[in-house]
Amino acid sequence: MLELTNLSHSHRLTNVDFKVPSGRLVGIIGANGSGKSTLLSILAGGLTKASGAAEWRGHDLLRWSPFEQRQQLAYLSQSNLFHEPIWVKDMLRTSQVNLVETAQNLAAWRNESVEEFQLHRLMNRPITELSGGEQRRVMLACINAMNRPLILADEPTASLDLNYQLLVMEWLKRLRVQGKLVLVALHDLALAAQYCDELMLLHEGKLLASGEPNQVLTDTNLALAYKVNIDWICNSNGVAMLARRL
Ligand SMILES: Nc1ncnc2c1ncn2[C@@H]1O[C@H](COP(=O)(O)OP(=O)(O)OP(=O)(O)O)[C@@H](O)[C@H]1O
Repeated sequence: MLELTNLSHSHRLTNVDFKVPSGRLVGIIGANGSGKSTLLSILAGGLTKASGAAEWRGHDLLRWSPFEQRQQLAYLSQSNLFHEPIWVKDMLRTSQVNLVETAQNLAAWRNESVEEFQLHRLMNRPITELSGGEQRRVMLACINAMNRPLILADEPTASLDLNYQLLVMEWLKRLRVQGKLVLVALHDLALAAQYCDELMLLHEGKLLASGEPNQVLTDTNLALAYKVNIDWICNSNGVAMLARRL
């Protein structure tokens, strides 16, 4: 169970209350600047001075040690910023540093990650010489190679083509079937509606609505949060949307 109580940070996030058990895929949605990255960054220990409480399986997320955090959580940040020409195969190994696991498990998770994100041809190349989407796939593979119970992913589908966007959403769905808790910030509301079990809709740093997608993606909420009106198109292949600015 992840439990957030009155979670706040300066002007960026205000009194967020939310509770969710493991084995769920939770989409964090909201307009630019609404607080999605701030929320994930606080939970990942990247932003100090948050107030309120955030508890995960008895761990205090606002105060846990880097080692404790390492064993529980894998965090994908919003941006790909690489300055050093590190080889992709070394990035995968580095992502697993300090995990208390057998060498056999770590190797198996690396191999599985290479398969999942189709990195075979990229393994012996420096990360700085890959395209934006290829870099994103490497970062996602690193998250997978850590195999932690709590996954925080900030816009994992950004810069990916359509095929890989779907691959990522299907991968996240599988992680939650394995019993992990996945929190994912998304801009694509059709993907959020189609894949997420629950949504948190942030507006100006506050939690405007949370619950199942059809409870959250109402005309009223979307008009307030995004200043748009959306027509939804749903069939057995998935969900699409036609948005119009108000
Ligand atoms: N380093 C920072 N220092 C101060 N304020 C910041 C900083 N980074 C972001 N903010 C502010 O915090 C608020 C929330 O930003 P945040 O990045 O969490 O939004 P977001 O929902 O992730 O937006 P986006 O969709 O554009 O990525 C915004 O008002 C933003 O201007």
